[in-house]
Amino acid sequence: MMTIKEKNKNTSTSTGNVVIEIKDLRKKFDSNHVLNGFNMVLNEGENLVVMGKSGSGKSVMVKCIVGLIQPDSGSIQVMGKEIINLSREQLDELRTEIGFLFQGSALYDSMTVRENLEFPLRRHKKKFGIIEDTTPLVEEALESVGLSHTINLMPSELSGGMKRRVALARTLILRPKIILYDEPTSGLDPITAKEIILLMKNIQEKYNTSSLIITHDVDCARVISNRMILLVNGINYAEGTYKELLASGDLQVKAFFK
Ligand SMILES: Nc1ncnc2c1ncn2[C@@H]1O[C@H](COP(=O)(O)OP(=O)(O)OP(=O)(O)O)[C@@H](O)[C@H]1O
Repeated sequence: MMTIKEKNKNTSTSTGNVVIEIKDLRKKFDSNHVLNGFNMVLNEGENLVVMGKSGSGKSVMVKCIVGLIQPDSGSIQVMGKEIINLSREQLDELRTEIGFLFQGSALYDSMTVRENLEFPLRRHKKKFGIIEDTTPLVEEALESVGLSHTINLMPSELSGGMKRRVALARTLILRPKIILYDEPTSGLDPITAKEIILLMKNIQEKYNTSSLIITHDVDCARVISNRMILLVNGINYAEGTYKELLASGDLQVKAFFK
């Protein structure tokens, strides 16, 4: 196998089902060309890490996937559906299959942990119907992140790492098939960051979710990724496993591991 996949080709290491496929994605803001033909495949059950320098367009790419930003051109298929063609209602329905853990995925400060977790269930009644007793779902989601005892606490009573885990539980309660993580360890101390990374790994194993993880954190990429894509100059510049990329002689690739 090549150390680095041929640049800017849509490639993947697994033969599993594809859950997200991005082809030739382009997006500019005035003269700022952010994405210049980005390609990506996320396979079922894999942890794909996308790394790129600050301002390289990682968040723009994720926002295009969930329909928050309209790309200029290209195709984004999520579980076989072309995002760009979906109506608002269809997009909302598809979003119940996608969990997000964004940098600012804050909890509602005025609600208890339980109420925070119940919120998405109420919002997506269509998927779940009216649930008489949400307790078992809330308890299971909290148990998955090791925080059963916090059910009646307020967010202000939790540490930063605990808040991040509750936010993850709130995502899990919708039983997403795909989880998008945008900088899941940012702002956390190294030990707490490690706990979150291991938790993400456990969750992937328990629920067989497919995860797209945007991170600057090389350690996070090493522990969690099955495969990585380096986003440089708006394209998928290099792809491979952590080990393959680490061994690369390409200067732009080496720069990520310094
Ligand atoms: N809504 C917007 N309007 C104009 N420019 C934008 C908008 N959103 C993003 N950009 C620009 O697109 C570029 C990429 O931004 P993006 O947030 O995707 O970077 P990033 O790779 O996620 O960076 P970081 O790692 O710092 O979060 C930046 O130059 C940013 O200023």
